[in-house]
Amino acid sequence: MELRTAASPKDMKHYTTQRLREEFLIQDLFLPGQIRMVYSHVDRIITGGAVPVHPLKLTAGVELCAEYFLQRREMGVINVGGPGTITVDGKEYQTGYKEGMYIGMGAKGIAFASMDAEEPAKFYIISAPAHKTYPTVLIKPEGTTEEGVVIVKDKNKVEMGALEDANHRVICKYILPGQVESCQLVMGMTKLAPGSVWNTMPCHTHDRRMEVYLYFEMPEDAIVMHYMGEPDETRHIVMRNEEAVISPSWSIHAGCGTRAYTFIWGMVGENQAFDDMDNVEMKDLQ
Ligand SMILES: O=C[C@H](O)[C@@H](O)CC(=O)C(=O)O
Ligand SMILES: [Zn+2]
Repeated sequence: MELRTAASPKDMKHYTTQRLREEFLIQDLFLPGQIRMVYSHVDRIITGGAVPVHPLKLTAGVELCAEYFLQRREMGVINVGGPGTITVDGKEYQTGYKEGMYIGMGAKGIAFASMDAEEPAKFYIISAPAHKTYPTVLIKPEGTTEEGVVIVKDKNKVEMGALEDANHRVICKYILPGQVESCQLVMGMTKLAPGSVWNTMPCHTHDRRMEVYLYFEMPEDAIVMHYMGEPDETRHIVMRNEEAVISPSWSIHAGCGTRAYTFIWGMVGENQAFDDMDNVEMKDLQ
């Protein structure tokens, strides 16, 4: 598992492009036949990717010093690849594109598999420390409710922005209080409408939570200029398809693409109140 330390905004403003990318950008998350994990000291979030060409078992690794991965953790997973299965303590869950899971603390045996190795599943993983077990569920953006399956509620699909402002998008909240309970993880997906390229502008910070973005549904040659830093000391990171970026609490997190894209956001920290944001006024951005 790769380890990243926390960074100070006082240092960050002196970083070169290379250093900025080393600290915050996460590349090569989806390597065929591998589970790749990046552990950050920021709220001890783990960002990962699993691409099962053959079935893959999730293990704790030496870094966690735990008997199994979720001994003291919880995790959210969203499949951004072909259809696949997640097996949790012997129970198999089918996950199609953009379907996901919340897996509660204490689940011992977790394995990932693809329906078709030629078009493997790509499981995007966010995990955070946990102190209590909440129910493990399959999460679908659409469909019909059944035992162990949560369908995202209409009120958790929030349409925002306008094409005139190049930021028409739908924020689809998967894991949050009142829908899928967790200790601290809040997770979802935002899809931009064709022709809209800006996310999260006007932007915000949230001193109570950190956040990770994974950009996807981008053609090879498309980029997103991801903006980070304190509101009056912004920097950009050039990002490509299926790359993630860590935003410490002091940092804005917004992006502008060369065309529309989709991204998964995951937040952990002090509270789970989605709207608890420190909004930045446009006139204060520098
Ligand atoms: O704290 C919340 C997160 O930054 C995202 O949910 C914002 C987002 O998806 C958007 O505005 O498009
Ligand atoms: Zn945010």
